[in-house]
Amino acid sequence: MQNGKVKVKVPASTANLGPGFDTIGMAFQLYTTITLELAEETTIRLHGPNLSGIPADKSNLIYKVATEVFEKAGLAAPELVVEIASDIPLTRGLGSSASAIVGALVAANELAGRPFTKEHLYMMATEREGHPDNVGASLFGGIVVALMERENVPYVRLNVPKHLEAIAVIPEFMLSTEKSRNVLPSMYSRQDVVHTVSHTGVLVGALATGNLSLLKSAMQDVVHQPYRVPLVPGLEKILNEAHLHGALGAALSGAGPTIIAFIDNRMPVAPLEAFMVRTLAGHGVDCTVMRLVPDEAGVQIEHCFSGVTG
Ligand SMILES: Nc1ncnc2c1ncn2[C@@H]1O[C@H](COP(=O)(O)OP(=O)(O)O)[C@@H](O)[C@H]1O
Ligand SMILES: N[C@@H](CCOP(=O)(O)O)C(=O)O
Repeated sequence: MQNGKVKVKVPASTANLGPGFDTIGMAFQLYTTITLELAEETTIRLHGPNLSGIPADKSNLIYKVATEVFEKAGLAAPELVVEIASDIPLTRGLGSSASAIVGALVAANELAGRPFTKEHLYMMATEREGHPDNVGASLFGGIVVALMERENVPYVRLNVPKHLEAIAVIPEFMLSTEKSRNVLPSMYSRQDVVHTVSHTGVLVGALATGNLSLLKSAMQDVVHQPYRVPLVPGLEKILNEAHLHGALGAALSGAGPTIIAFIDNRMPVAPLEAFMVRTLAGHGVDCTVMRLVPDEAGVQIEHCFSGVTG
């Protein structure tokens, strides 16, 4: 017999930061909130404009992931009242699916009496998402650098350097991660491999030591952004010129279409925002601009009572 209710708040994330493809993620103070309550019959309620088109039946990703936690723990799949609200724009490269997966795993794990550790939940989230970057950031907050092994996801978590924030331009159109991964090659030259290893190494070092002047060089990428340029009008110009308008470095956020530019929060950002918006507008793309402040906490359990009983 089970009863209980759990509410979790999960941050958005940007993945890759240029060359750290499927490796580096960073969390932002933009959240999905999920409440799970054990019930007699499943009901899924979606709140706010960001969730339009998301199924409100048992095919919902959050419901499916939550029930998998119970099943993996050897418990019967429960009926649930699921409440979802989100400030994270959907299918835009800000990790909405990762936040949904992490939220469902953490909330269900609480309801089920915590059968799994946070590290185990990270493994489960990575399996579901297919890569560890966004889910790592949503789970642990800050910056997560991770690699995937068969039964483990070794990672390093870094605090975000002081004063580092981001400006995001979020195009009105959606671009699914699947579509944006399908344009990538399956083989790379040794030159591209060396470029990626060196840039990712320097990028992680720059973030770890707070040496933000290295970001512009270290964020140069040859693994995914060049192939995604045709999917995101204006991307190439922003990547090439954002530094001329005050950016520390710029990247496609995750699989896109959002583009982020890192800034020092003590500097004026209006010229950079205007440049990014103007560039997209020049390609006929309307966008929303957001100032993204890092989240250091990762997923938060806001309210919880009871769990498995009897
Ligand atoms: N809050 C949510 N509830 C249920 N499903 C969600 C939620 N957020 C995202 N998803 C699922 O994830 C998909 C978007 O994932 P993806 O293409 O990887 O883009 P993103 O960059 O936003 O993660 C949505 O189409 C939906 O199926
Ligand atoms: N490393 C992945 C990241 C996808 O992030 P999303 O926020 O677009 O889901 C990739 O670049 O494909």
